[in-house]
Amino acid sequence: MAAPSSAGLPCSEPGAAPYGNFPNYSRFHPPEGRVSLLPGGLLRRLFPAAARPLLGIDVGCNSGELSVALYRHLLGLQDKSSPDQPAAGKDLHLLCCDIDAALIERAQQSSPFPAFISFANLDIMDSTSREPFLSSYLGRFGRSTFDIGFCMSVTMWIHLNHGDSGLREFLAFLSSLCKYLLIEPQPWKCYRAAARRLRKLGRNDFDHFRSLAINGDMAERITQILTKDCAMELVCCFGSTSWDRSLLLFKSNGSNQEGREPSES
Ligand SMILES: C[S@@+](CC[C@H](N)C(=O)[O-])C[C@H]1O[C@@H](n2cnc3c(N)ncnc32)[C@H](O)[C@@H]1O
Repeated sequence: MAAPSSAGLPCSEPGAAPYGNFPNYSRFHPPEGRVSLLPGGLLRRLFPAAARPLLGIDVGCNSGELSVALYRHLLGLQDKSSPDQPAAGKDLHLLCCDIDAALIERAQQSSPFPAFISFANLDIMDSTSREPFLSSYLGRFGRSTFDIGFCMSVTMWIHLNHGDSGLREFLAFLSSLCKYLLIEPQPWKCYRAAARRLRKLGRNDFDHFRSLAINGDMAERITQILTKDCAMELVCCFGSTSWDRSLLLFKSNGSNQEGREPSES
């Protein structure tokens, strides 16, 4: 599960974070800008009579600020100053992973709910380490899939570093792993800005940037892939953040899901 901290590049410059592993990302894109778009009681609506713990995965969690904000928001734990713990009957376990070991270490050190939110250093594109790791986590709960996955501002970095086929593989993997998927794709203009930043630093372009055939309206392109190739349906768009990123919720129709709502087990 070894992952580069930032591929040997200093991280003070945004362009030097080749995976989007910016050390202070939440200062530039505060979690509130995303979580405030999600309706209160969302989990209850998606899982009306959950009789078992809900399991979530946050892919590309950075140093965990958004993961914790999502957790609080979804469980209605609004008051940041109170040392509140999740109430009984609102059982959500969140596995948060990131390719950058240093960011994960920071997240672990500041996790307010270590019994419920786990942080792990994992390259989600590395199938040899992700499969045993995820199976082992899910196995602790007697499960083989997550109820909900979060993929916030990550798709561009997967796409730039792994190309069109990598993005397709990533989306197919997530759709097989999660019943619901909340995804915040970066628009195409962010790709151009990321490539520009890299050039300004005198680095080579991202390997795949110039050859990406999946381009343009990225929210639309990702929706097409998920709905046409990955057996997911678009449930709703929760709107756009002030920095122009849509928050899209998908639901799996796939037979590889555990095939029952949490209330049934
Ligand atoms: C722009 S940040 C988004 C952070 C957080 N999700 C948010 O929206 O506030 C993208 C994150 O994805 C992580 N990332 C990129 N490629 C990854 C991979 N292959 N596996 C796991 N994490 C990855 C980066 O290290 C970075 O922390």
